[in-house]
This record gives sequence, structure tokens and C-alpha cells, in this order.
Amino acid sequence: MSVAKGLEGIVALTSQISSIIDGVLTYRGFNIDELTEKANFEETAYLLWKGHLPNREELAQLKKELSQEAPVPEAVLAQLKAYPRDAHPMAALRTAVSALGLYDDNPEDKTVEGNYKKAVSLTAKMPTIVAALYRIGKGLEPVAPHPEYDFAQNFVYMLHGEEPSPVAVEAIDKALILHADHELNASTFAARVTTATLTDLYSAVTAAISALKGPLHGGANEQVMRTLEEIGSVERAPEVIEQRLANKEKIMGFGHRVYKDGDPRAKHLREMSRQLGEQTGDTKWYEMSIKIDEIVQAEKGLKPNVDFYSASTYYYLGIPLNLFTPIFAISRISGWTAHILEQYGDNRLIRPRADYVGPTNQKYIPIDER
Ligand SMILES: CC(=O)SCCNC(=O)CCNC(=O)[C@H](O)C(C)(C)COP(=O)(O)OP(=O)(O)OC[C@H]1O[C@@H](n2cnc3c(N)ncnc32)[C@H](O)[C@@H]1OP(=O)(O)O
Ligand SMILES: O=C([O-])CC(=O)C(=O)O
Repeated sequence: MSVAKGLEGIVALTSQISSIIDGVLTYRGFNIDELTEKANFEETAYLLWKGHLPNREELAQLKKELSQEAPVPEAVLAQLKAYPRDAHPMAALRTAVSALGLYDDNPEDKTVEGNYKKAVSLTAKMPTIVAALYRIGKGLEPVAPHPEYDFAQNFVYMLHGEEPSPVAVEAIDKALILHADHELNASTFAARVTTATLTDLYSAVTAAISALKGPLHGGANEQVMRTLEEIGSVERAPEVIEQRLANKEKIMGFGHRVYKDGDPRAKHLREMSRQLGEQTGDTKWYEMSIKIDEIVQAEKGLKPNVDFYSASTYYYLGIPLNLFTPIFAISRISGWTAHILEQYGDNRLIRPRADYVGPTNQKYIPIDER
């Protein structure tokens, strides 16, 4: 049996949701560069779920549903308050999404309409949960979702409990578009493998969040910011990064399984980081990121991935480090659920083989003789 470690290069299924061809990322055939410039997150999520951009009526309907579904059940809110204060928000989010399945009247409804409803409902609740976790962690009361606010606006509002700045809303909205889907990344694959057993949507999303949390995947954005903080100044960047590379340590936010010539999302986040650095009058984090980018490219030939410049972008927006990956999840749930719907629509159990390399012909030894 030949093994492709990490399933590198293996084409596991067909999909109509997103593509990475010659380094270009598209959602349903639309280049993400154009979507990032012209669309908003709600349109993007609709596009991923339904396969076409919404007209005015369809978008208004989706916004209405997202708004209606944004509040989380009181019982789940009470659970969030009972979680250990030092729990990581990604772990808490995973547990909360799993708990939400218990409060769905019909969690096993796997009709197309039923699953679409669940996808919208869960997507709507993600920002509410993440903002609530943040506020509870600070000893503050969660802020209820604003019925009139758009998705990104509502998230920023619920975090801080005040009218959000248009700059922050625009930046978050763009970041959400950029993170919404990415072909068969590890968390989406986890969602599809889980779905393929014909379990429920909550179970599949819980599996996806669990996979996204890891530092080789979505968890890298938080680690990037920790690296920037540890380095502390542009001047120290060469010494620290070169030392880490010499120690064969990975520099978080660099490298990618699919993109070898660069991640097309990184340039948007780099520009956002630059602009926010200028606007806040604190260009250090952006400059340090640029310096690290130069060194890692020169020394290792590795380019930044989506997680690298999102770190300084979120930092400039005053978002705490442990919410970086939850924000990724707030966006990626649109892609996960689109893939879950697609998987239910044309399902086959996903069950590859392992090449057994362990011992053979073992003989049972009675316990007293071992
Ligand atoms: C949203 C996302 O999930 S984007 C990815 C986010 N993850 C990160 O940023 C974590 C850092 N990056 C990595 O760990 C990897 O580049 C991954 C996981 C993204 C891709 O991994 P793979 O395709 O399996 O590449 P792999 O880990 O085998 O690396 C190949 C070689 O490049 C090196 N390398 C890869 N990434 C890095 C890095 N960030 N820093 C230093 N060296 C690296 C590896 O050490 C390895 O070197 P070797 O051949 O001398 O052993
Ligand atoms: O595709 C991947 O392997 C990881 C990634 O960039 C993403 O999930 O956005």
C-alpha cells in the first residue's frame, strides 16, 4: 500500500463550493479578491450555501433570519457563565455548539430545508456566543444581539456593548469574507467525515471547531500574535526568527499545504494591517510582521498564510488574542455548513485504509505470565 502522509495531494471528493486553482481562490466560481472588495459576509454565506449571489429580497430574508436566530437559549447562556473562567474560548465555543444541539427541537432533521435552517441558526449564534464568552471572562454581562444590526456590526457591538466604529465593522466584515471557505482544509474535512456517517449537523460542526482549534490550522493566528508580542520590536525580529529557524521551530502563519506561491488572502489582510496601523498611529506590529515575512521568505522560501497578517489586523482592532481563532470559526461555519449540506446531498461513508506496520502473529500471554 502506498501512503500519502497527511493525505497530501489526495483528491477525496468533488465539490462545487470553493476552488483553489493555480493559487486563485474562488467561492462558487467568484474570485475572493472581488468578493472581498464588493460583497459583505451575509452575501458570501448565502453564496456558499445556495450557489448564487442573493438578490435584494433573498438577502433581506437571510438578514432577517440571522437576526431572529442570533439570541442563544437562556440555558446555554447560563452554561457559558458556568464554564471555568480560564477555559480557552475555542474550547468553550466547541462545547457551546455541541450544547446547542440539545436545544434544537429536531436535531436529527436532515432534510435540505432542516439543515439549511440549522446552518443559518448556528451561524447567527456564533458571534453571540463568542462575544458573550469574552464579556463573561471579563466579569461583564453579555450584550444581547441588536435586532437591526448586520452580522459583522452586531459582533463588534456585542463585544464592546457600544456603537461599533465603521472602521472595525468593515475590517471584520472583510476578514469574515476571506475566512469563509477553503476547499478541503482540515476542519472542513472533519465536518464532512463526520457528516458522512449521517450524524447530525451539530456533531459535524463540533468536529470542525475541534479541528480548527489546533495551531497547525486556525489556531495559528493566535500563536502569530504571541510570537509578535514575544519579539516586541522590529529590531529584535531578525535575531529571534533566525534563532527559531536554526532550532527547526515552525514560524506560525507561514507555509501552506496547497499554496506554495503564496496565499491569495494574505495580501488583503496585510493591507488591512497596514491601514489600521496607520490609523491607530502604531505601525510597530505591521512593520514587525513585514520584517518577519521578509526573513522567513528569504531563509525558508515560505510565504505567509491567511493567519499571519490577520493577527496584527485583529490586534489593531483591540481584539484579545484568544478570540482570534473564534473569529475564524464565526466565519468558517458558513463554509462548513455549505460542505455539510453538500455532503448530505451526495453521501458516501468516508473510510480510507491504513497500511498496518505493527507487529504480527502475536500470541496471547496469560496475565500472570506477562
Ligand atoms: C488556516 C490555516 O490553516 S493556514 C495554516 C496555519 N498553520 C500555520 O501557520 C502553522 C505553521 N505552518 C505549518 O505548520 C505548515 O506549513 C502547514 C501545517 C501549514 C502545512 O504543512 P505541510 O504541508 O504538512 O508541510 P510540512 O509541515 O510537512 O512542512 C514542510 C517543510 O517546511 C517546513 N515548514 C513548514 N511550515 C513551516 C513554518 N511555518 N516555519 C518553519 N518551517 C516550516 C517544515 O519544517 C518542513 O521542513 P523539513 O522538510 O525540513 O522537515
Ligand atoms: O486549506 C488549508 O489547509 C488551511 C487554510 O488555509 C484554511 O482552512 O483556510
